[in-house]
Amino acid sequence: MTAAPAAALPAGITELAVYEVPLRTRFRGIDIRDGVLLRGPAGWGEFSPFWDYDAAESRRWWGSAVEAAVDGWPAPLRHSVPVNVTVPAVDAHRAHAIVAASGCRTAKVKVAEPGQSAGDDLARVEAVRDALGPGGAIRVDANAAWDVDTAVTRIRELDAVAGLEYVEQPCAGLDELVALRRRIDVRIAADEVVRRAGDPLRVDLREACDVVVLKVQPLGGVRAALRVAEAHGLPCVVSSALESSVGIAAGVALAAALPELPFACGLATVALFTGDVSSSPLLPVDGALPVGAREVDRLGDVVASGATAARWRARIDEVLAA
Ligand SMILES: O=C(O)CCC(=O)c1ccccc1C(=O)O
Ligand SMILES: [Mg+2]
Repeated sequence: MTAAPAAALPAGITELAVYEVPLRTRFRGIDIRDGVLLRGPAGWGEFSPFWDYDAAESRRWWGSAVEAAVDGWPAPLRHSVPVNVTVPAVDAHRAHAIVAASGCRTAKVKVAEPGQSAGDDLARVEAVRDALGPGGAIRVDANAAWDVDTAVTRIRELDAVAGLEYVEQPCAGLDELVALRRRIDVRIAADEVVRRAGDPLRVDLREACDVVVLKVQPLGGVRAALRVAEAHGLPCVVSSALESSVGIAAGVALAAALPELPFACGLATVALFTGDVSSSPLLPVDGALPVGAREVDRLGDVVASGATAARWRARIDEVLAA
């Protein structure tokens, strides 16, 4: 990025770079992922709120990028973080191949995608079980797509064919999660209901879930996410917001700083990208990611178009003004 945004950047930020990279498969309606990297005294930070989020909702994402670049992160308590392979809503054959190639012992499978049937989800999850073998763990993410009755039916079917570790955000509302949780045996993980809340610290999760999904950017940084974990006192899983290795490194830093880490984290999503900003991308080896920042030495491979860079400049101005 050449021209500086109109509003003043935080002290210490010396460089902004915009990346743009095609995904291997459409994910969350996204075919090309883009975002901004900020460089400061502590290293690189990533600012990449989704385009359907407004300036107000993007403010916490900005705070996360500034924390990474200016302050850095709390000290790690572990050197590596176990991760799940993320399986987009692809057909069963591709799902099997993705899991088999990943080296991960845990898989997170997207289900309830618009345009797909319960049978498509069952076939995908069965193929994932086949690829993992009986010892692996399978979690599914419905991204709030089901009502309570549908969730009960679908979760029982999926659990019967493959065995589920948990189901992530099966329904949208807190009340729905409470009602659903009384009717199923599978654990529930809360994602959107926490990260999109006005105040994630004050969401009343009692009786609504068994696990909390923590995402660094939407929660406003590693320290803010640690406070969310502490406030709820539930087991946590750190997951990505589909970031480059710079953003993923922040997730790894959070996972490394949590007092307890009972589940694999959803941080292996650089595998969904066709390229990265680093020559040593944060891809899992033997189902784990190493703790520590990556070299940002391949910006040239994924440099954004002028139009995309201009769009991000305008967006930063909007967020700084909000
Ligand atoms: O958790 C994972 O395995 C990958 C991350 C992921 O699913 C995700 C990535 C971007 C936006 C939303 C989500 C989600 O968990 O719903
Ligand atoms: Mg989710």
